[in-house]
Amino acid sequence: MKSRYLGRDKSIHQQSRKIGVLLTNLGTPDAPTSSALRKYLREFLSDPRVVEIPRLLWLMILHGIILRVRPKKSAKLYQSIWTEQGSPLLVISEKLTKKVALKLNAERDDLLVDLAMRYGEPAIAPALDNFQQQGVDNIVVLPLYPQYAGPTTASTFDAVVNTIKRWRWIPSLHFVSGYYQHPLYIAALANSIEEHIAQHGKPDKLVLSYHGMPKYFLDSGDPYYCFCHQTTKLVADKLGLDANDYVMTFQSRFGKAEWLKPYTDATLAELAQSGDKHVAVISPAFSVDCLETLEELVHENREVFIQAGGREYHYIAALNDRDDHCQLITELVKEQLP
Ligand SMILES: C=CC1=C(C)c2cc3[nH]c(cc4nc(cc5[nH]c(cc1n2)c(C)c5CCC(=O)O)C(CCC(=O)O)=C4C)c(C)c3C=C
Ligand SMILES: [Fe+2]
Ligand SMILES: [Fe+2]
Repeated sequence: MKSRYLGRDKSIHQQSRKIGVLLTNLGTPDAPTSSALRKYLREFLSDPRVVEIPRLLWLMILHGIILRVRPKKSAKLYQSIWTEQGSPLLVISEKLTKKVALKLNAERDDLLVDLAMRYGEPAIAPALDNFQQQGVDNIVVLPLYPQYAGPTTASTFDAVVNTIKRWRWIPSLHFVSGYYQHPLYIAALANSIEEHIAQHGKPDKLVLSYHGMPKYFLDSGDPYYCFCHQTTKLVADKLGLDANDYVMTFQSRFGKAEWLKPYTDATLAELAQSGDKHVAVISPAFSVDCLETLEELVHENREVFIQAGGREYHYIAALNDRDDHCQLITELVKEQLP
């Protein structure tokens, strides 16, 4: 009889157990083309964690308008940041995962470390099923989002649970909900800002620009906005900044609803107009560089700032595969290990 639950051979029951460590990120299209973007955006924007508009109405808007217009526009943007190895989000996440795996495997020999994407490839389900087949009975899932948010972190949790609920033998599951206040995270951000200042001088304003979300998420109880404030305050304290040395903003608006404010582009224009001619922009919510930083922050917002009269605009790279970032991610995993 074919079982509805995925099992393993009983020879594995007595074996020494392994621990699976899965790092995850958002995901990215397979190619910078309209058709790849249509597939990716369909999966991403059909997730009820991402868009909470009543289902039927949203599916009509998504399929009737957005998936006809947006893929072509987004494909152009992706083309401007695509590398020979592929999408920066995936390529850099892979580099980070390799370095973290090396560090973890040097300390223990019972760990399997892998990377998966919430949308697109490499997907979460096959990575977890592979752990299951290899006899893993403990799983650590670490979504690479410092600030918990329903559309990102909770959506990852949904995908993990939807996979393992098909298994006959449910493992111990350790899910990292966020690390917006972790001392090693704050230190890594502060290090990268200090290194930037040593090279380019102190800006008139440091702009901490976080990925935004529609304001109704905050009004409905999502803590992301407050965690962004906490990260900002901890970084500012660590660097000894005064209130007028820095500003916190939200970027990447999408759709017609009101998003978290202040908006990054509008703020940059105001700064330039009110005399802050030199800015440095960092985006602490992105663990690795991606479309939203490499296109929006490196190019689009520079244009906004310079057009408004700004003179010097710098983007401070995401933590990517910096050593202090690898150390942080390794430590976050170790904190979960049995
Ligand atoms: C860092 C955390 C993120 C939050 C919070 C988040 C919320 C959120 N995003 C959208 C819509 C889009 N986001 C897109 C790209 C994108 N978003 C994140 C991260 C967060 N999103 C990343 C890392 C990326 C980059 C992916 C890459 O391939 O480089 C996009 C797609 C790009 C485009 O077509 O412009 C959309 C759309 C919503 C609606 C939302 C909150 C509800
Ligand atoms: Fe996003
Ligand atoms: Fe964007």
